[in-house]
Amino acid sequence: MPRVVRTPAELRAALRGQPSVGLVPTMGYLHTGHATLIRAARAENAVVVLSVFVNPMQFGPKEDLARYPRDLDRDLRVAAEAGADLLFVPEAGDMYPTGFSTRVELSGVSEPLDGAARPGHFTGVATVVLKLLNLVQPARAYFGEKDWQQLAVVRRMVADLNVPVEVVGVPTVRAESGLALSSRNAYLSAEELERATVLSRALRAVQAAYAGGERDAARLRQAGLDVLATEPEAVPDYLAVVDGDMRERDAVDDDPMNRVLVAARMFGVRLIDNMPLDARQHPGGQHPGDQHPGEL
Ligand SMILES: Nc1ncnc2c1ncn2[C@@H]1O[C@H](COP(=O)(O)OP(=O)(O)OP(=O)(O)O)[C@@H](O)[C@H]1O
Ligand SMILES: CC(C)(CO)[C@@H](O)C(=O)[O-]
Ligand code: BAL
Repeated sequence: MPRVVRTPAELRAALRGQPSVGLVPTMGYLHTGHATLIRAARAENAVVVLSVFVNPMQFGPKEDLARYPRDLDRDLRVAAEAGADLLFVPEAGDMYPTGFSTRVELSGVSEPLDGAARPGHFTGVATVVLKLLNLVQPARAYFGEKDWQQLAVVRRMVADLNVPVEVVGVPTVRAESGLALSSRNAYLSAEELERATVLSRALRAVQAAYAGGERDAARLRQAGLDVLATEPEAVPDYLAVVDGDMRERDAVDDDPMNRVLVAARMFGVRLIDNMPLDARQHPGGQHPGDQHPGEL
């Protein structure tokens, strides 16, 4: 079993002198998506650290912080099987002690989409990710493409602040139904999970329109919205076609960084997903220089 450390001081002591560390930041309740990130880190680093921290700073006052699923025993089993060496499981008071006053706030990539729908969310993400990077000082840090805008925010912060880490994006792991794996799927019943496949079906409809030659962003978007409209339980927050900087344009070009992103509320749960416009790309799309599990 991986060792569990609880405080920043214990973590630093455990990692002293380790030359090649891979960090996988998570909020726990691990699934195969997380295991894929851990395995990618295992293949490239001498030591793999998994953080499990439901970060209060990235939740809005009306969001699901209190009911977010937590199960450390299950997390330990998944982490062990995937090859993590160390689990960092801090308390909120260890990460944000009395007097904590710093915020890492990005403009640009963090503003639209989830940034607009969840005010303050990416400030919370950037702040905790920078703290984790400073605590662990990893050579590489692994993030899922399922949270595509988050990945863009982390890349921007790391570049802007000269953080000495390689950010590795890992393609989205999906259920056979097409549904992106997500800890929040645990809130849904089997029937609701089946109906939540409307998100990936909407994204595929946009890909199909793009493959058919459509380059008008509004018409591409409409192809996805038409599919979402077939599911009365899906209340979209957004469905957007964006470039690598999360900007919507009137007409799209063939840049492989172009993506379609969706967020919708279904059955009281907020779900997100995204795909590259060009379905012939790697299933999850890729950033130049990224490593993918299948290629390691
Ligand atoms: N299906 C997936 N495929 C690949 N990576 C994933 C997948 N789901 C989550 N991740 C990645 O795992 C990391 C930790 O994510 P997190 O713990 O929030 O899990 P989650 O399933 O995204 O949870 P939530 O339901 O809160 O969105 C993030 O980098 C995230 O992008
Ligand atoms: C990156 C992260 C662990 C920061 O709390 C979280 O946003 C997540 O799990 O994607
Ligand atoms: N996976 C992103 C974390 C969040 O929704 O807060």
